[in-house]
Amino acid sequence: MIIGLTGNIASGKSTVSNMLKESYQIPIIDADIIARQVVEPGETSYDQIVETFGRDILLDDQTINRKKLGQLIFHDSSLREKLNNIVHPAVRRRMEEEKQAHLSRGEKVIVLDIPLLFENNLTHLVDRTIVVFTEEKQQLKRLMNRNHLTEAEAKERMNAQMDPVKKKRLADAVIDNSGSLEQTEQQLEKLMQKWRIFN
Ligand SMILES: CC(C)(COP(=O)(O)OP(=O)(O)OC[C@H]1O[C@@H](n2cnc3c(N)ncnc32)[C@H](O)[C@@H]1O)[C@@H](O)C(=O)NCCC(=O)NCCS
Ligand SMILES: Nc1ncnc2c1ncn2[C@@H]1O[C@H](COP(=O)(O)OP(=O)(O)OP(=O)(O)O)[C@@H](O)[C@H]1O
Repeated sequence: MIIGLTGNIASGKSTVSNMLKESYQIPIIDADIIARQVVEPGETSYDQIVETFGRDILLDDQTINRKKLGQLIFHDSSLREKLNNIVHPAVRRRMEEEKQAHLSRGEKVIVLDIPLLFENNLTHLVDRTIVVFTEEKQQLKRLMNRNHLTEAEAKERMNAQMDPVKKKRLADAVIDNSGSLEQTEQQLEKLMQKWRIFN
């Protein structure tokens, strides 16, 4: 069974995927991690980003300045589209490769953690979907704290994604991560029992 784990920025996807990995030993394929790997120096996407955004987007060590690139693309949707067009195909290819590798090792359950699963119409890659949801106020607070952003910057990032309430409607299951980590873990345990996935 391939599970698609998604949710909006700072909703708690990594928190939930860590629980799935630690408590259920389920392998996780994380699109955010792959999106970092495919823009390392030497990769095709790296060259394309430098070509599109200029050398000003690089740090002294020649790696991509993610903070700067984030400020640019979350502020300007046409730049975001340009970056997406470079990075997303490479991420998709590598995710597919990792998925095949896990399947050929005989894994029965695999989680694909994909922030933009619904925005990019990728549900055909998975059998079931889980949306991690956090109440807007709480989400904003966690995002500002984690990324050291102002309220305006954090809201800009939240607005770059599909309405989370709409996402909940598209999901096979919703984990509400607005409360404590224990409450989230309990919901996950219930869902795993329902889906007959045991640790
Ligand atoms: C803009 C970048 C450099 C910012 O890097 P940074 O290290 O600060 O953030 P990180 O990559 O950890 O992403 C954090 C979250 O931002 C959100 N996000 C990232 N990119 C996008 C995007 N293009 N559109 C909407 N939301 C996005 C996701 O919820 C993601 O989980 C980076 O996010 C990036 O390269 N984005 C383009 C690739 C992409 O879409 N990645 C997301 C899934 S494949
Ligand atoms: N239930 C919780 N209670 C308190 N803090 C939490 C809870 N869940 C997550 N957090 C914190 O909120 C922040 C966002 O969580 P996390 O990184 O798991 O989200 P995410 O959806 O993976 O984010 P993104 O995809 O945007 O990188 C983190 O700093 C995390 O430690």
